[in-house]
Amino acid sequence: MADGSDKSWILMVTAQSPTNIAVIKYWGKRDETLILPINDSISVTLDPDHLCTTTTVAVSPKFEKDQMWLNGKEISLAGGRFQSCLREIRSRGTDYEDQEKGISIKKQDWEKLNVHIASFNNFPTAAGLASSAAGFACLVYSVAKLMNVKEDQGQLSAIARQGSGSACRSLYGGFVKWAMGNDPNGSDSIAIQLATEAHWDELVIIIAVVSSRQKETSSTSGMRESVETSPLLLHRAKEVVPKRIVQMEEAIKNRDFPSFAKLACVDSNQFHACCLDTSPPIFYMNDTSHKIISCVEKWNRTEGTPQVAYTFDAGPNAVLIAKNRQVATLLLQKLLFYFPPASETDLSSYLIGDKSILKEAGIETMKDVEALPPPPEVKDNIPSKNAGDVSYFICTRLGRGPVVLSDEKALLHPETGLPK
Ligand SMILES: Nc1ncnc2c1ncn2[C@@H]1O[C@H](COP(=O)(O)OP(=O)(O)OP(=O)(O)O)[C@@H](O)[C@H]1O
Ligand SMILES: C[C@@](O)(CCOP(=O)(O)OP(=O)(O)O)CC(=O)O
Repeated sequence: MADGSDKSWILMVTAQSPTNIAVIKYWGKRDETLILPINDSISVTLDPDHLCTTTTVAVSPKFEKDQMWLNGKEISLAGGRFQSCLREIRSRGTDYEDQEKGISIKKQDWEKLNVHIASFNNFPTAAGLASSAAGFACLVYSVAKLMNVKEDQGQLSAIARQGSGSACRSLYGGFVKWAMGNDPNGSDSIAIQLATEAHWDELVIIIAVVSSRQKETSSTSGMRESVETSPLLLHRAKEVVPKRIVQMEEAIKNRDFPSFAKLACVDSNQFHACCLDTSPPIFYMNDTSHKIISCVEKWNRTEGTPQVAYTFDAGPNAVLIAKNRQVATLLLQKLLFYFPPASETDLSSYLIGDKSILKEAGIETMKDVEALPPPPEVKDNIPSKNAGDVSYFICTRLGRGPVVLSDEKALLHPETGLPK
């Protein structure tokens, strides 16, 4: 394995991966173990400057077992999804040589070397912000770099898919399609980049993290129940999504915002309709989610053409995609009018990510929030304000795929291989 008898070396890689939000949803599997979907899906990758996972992976002959720490706490790697990803990557490792450090690892050695993994999400884990997507994409990407895997990004996406379906789409930046594929072993169920983030860089994304007390049904069990009981889901997968995928690809190619927004909104609504059509029904959105939908729908209707698209995953958080910066500032003003912060919240923690939008919207203090006029489209029927119903907003944009970071960013200590 290593030259000589020195077993003190540690080899490590640190990487960063983005999260993603689907605009044509994945909901339903045809194979639970391989994680093969019943339809294609399309997502946008979110800027890792605002939402990302950072993962450091290391191998050393002195590590006694595989170990992982998530946000500083040790977690078990025993689950089938972690095991599948590690097994698939290990079997694709290639020879590695660093003469300076005296490290020489042969292809077959990767199976014997234990790994240490430390990962950190710069946003809340398991809060409906797709931490599993960024997390498994980062795990697969960083272990693949460490083990000198030569496979292309598409093949890595098929491995990340086995950690969490939506994770395969986080292997690329910009606009990404997950092709469901036909092969029973899943080899063609991979992510494909449709366009880079630079292709349509006017889009601005505002996420409303909606306060929610109850624990929702996980995506994994929710979609299993929908496949078993919802006739609407089967109709959606067979008849509706294939056409929408073609239309969405066309809308992205032409930067056609009205088509993009209409498709994203109807698809999110149909996904939630499938959840309601499940027996027993699954409720992911709440009253606040519904209020946000009607705010956007009213505005879009008044303008005569969509200004903003909305989409909701398996939870109440709204992801709002504005057609440009100017529309995003107007959107923020409306959102802060309807959903001002609770009295004890300070404004600088109420909007995170790209905070410069606050200033552009003319909002610097709580007084500016209180002075916001009611949106013109509701002037005859002013709704009540809902302070505290939104926990906070995140302003972001489209972003890049995974990258390797320098060793200074490592989460594991270079000498001990333990979390810093
Ligand atoms: N950085 C990470 N590295 C590896 N696995 C992670 C990471 N972050 C999250 N996970 C895995 O994802 C699980 C959380 O996924 P879950 O689907 O419950 O929440 P979510 O992805 O944040 O929300 P949602 O899927 O509703 O958008 C964690 O329990 C863990 O197994
Ligand atoms: C509603 C969704 O976010 C569902 C995501 O489901 P997951 O990828 O979290 O499910 P598993 O494959 O079981 O891990 C829609 C989407 O991202 O396409």
